[in-house]
Amino acid sequence: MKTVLIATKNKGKAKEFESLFASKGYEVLTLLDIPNAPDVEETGSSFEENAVIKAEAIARQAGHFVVADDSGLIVDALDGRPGIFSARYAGEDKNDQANLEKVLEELRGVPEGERTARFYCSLALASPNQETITVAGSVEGLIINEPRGDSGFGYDPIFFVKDLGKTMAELSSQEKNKISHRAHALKELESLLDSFLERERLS
Ligand SMILES: O=c1nc[nH]c2c1ncn2[C@H]1C[C@H](O)[C@@H](COP(=O)(O)OP(=O)(O)OP(=O)(O)O)O1
Ligand SMILES: [Mg+2]
Repeated sequence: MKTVLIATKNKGKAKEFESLFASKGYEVLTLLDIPNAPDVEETGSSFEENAVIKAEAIARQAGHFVVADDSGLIVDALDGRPGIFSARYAGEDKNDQANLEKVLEELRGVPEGERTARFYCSLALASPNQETITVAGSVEGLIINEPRGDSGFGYDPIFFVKDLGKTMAELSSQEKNKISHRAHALKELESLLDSFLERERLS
């Protein structure tokens, strides 16, 4: 089986990548499988910059190609926050529950029509041997007033997908993996992955 290394320590992402890549015939390894994997500081000012920083740092260390994901929630009524600060919105300890409660608090009193938001995902594919590639995907939604559902991770319980009439956390993993920002980004990457890996083989 072919293996792809994903430069993430996020369990929710790891699970999604496992099933997204399984359908393409890849086994997934993440930094959760590697003892003492480094924490890469996200010093960029965009999702793209942070995905590239994570991918290139781990590719250099591993001496191997890797994929990194930088993603988050963009809320229009909050001028795009939490954005690239999504993971640490309520503090450095990266607490999903505290983060989503902070967003709900900041949106208190904002009418439904103005609660538009999107999830955004930038993926970077990097290797010590080649130029880094980035792709992106997004999915539109509305931030509801109360969390609903317990699948998924992060902000999923407050992110309502209009077409499906459910929050992301009320979708099965198969359903989420058809419509998510991560799935859309990975679809973009798919067409570039084969030629990247062919150049890898020749380098
Ligand atoms: O599908 C999603 N459903 C709900 N929430 C999501 C999703 N995708 C990203 N998010 C949120 C979680 C976290 O608050 C932030 C990602 O931050 P981000 O820096 O990319 O990831 P992270 O620090 O958790 O792990 P790592 O950097 O090791 O990949 O956006
Ligand atoms: Mg992070």
